[in-house]
Amino acid sequence: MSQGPHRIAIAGASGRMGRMLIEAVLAAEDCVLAGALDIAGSPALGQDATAFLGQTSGVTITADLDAALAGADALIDFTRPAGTLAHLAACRRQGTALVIGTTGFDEAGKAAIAAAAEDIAIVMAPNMSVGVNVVLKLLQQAARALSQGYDIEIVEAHHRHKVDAPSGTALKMGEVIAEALGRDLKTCAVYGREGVTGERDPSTLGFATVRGGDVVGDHTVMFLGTGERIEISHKSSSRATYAQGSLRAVRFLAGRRAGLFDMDAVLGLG
Ligand SMILES: NC(=O)C1=CN([C@@H]2O[C@H](COP(=O)(O)OP(=O)(O)OC[C@H]3O[C@@H](n4cnc5c(N)ncnc54)[C@H](OP(=O)(O)O)[C@@H]3O)[C@@H](O)[C@H]2O)C=CC1
Ligand SMILES: O=C(O)C1=N[C@H](C(=O)O)C[C@H](O)C1
Repeated sequence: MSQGPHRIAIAGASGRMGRMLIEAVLAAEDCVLAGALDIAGSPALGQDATAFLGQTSGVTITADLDAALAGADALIDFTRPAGTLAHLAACRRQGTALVIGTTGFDEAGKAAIAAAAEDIAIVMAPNMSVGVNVVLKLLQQAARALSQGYDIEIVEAHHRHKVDAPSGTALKMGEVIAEALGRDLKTCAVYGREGVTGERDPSTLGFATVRGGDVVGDHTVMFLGTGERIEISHKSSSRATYAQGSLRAVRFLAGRRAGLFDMDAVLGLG
């Protein structure tokens, strides 16, 4: 493990993941909460970052990016694409490492992140949990072994507040499977079906999305053959696993000057 203390700023400090990350930083012996950001106009601005825990940390939630980053080695960002891209520019200016958990980027957003990684060290992953990243490896293997005669469908379910679909994790699963099969996800993905669709084209990869309640995050990939069906599932029951993965990413980035990394690199999954 890299030497601490890691001075960490949290973006989206009053969000579901922001709060989970603040709790994780406070609980980690080698981490210190160094800054807390939220969007301009947020009712959380001016509050102590740990007020939701009934504590006082001395770190005030601000919308001033440079002030929040001033004492930080790394920023952990689980917000929205527009927010992350603004934070990315500030991190690049200040030479601050960045862990990006936000999902829903378009191609231009991804290109901006790759360009910034020439100057600063970034870990970006749509899912920071160890379990999902291991599942991605299983999917690679399953897709290769079941490349003929099996239809592949990805089903995901999330809480009613989630704004992007399919989830970043489902899309990553699709990318991994498509690559293992030598296909291009851009041309083989089918996002939902309605009406008279015709018979299933075997070269497609289907996605289905469920939204509701407080589901933390469920993903199932089905390999549907004749006479059998294989299902590989991951179900999150707590956001703590995403927060712990993010802290592992911060430790991984310590001492790295630049580069874009994923959780494979952080977890040593090769
Ligand atoms: N990689 C992973 O492991 C995981 C990724 N995620 C992803 O993280 C992101 C956040 O999820 P979650 O915490 O549930 O979402 P929340 O809506 O609970 O939190 C988002 C936070 O970001 C703030 N915010 C919104 N827009 C902006 C902006 N333009 N600039 C700066 N801050 C902004 C929100 O402020 P306000 O509420 O005032 O709008 C809020 O504080 C999503 O993209 C989600 O898919 C989630 C879990 C795990
Ligand atoms: O918004 C969420 O909650 C989650 N988002 C990520 C995604 O889009 O894959 C990761 C996890 O599933 C929770």
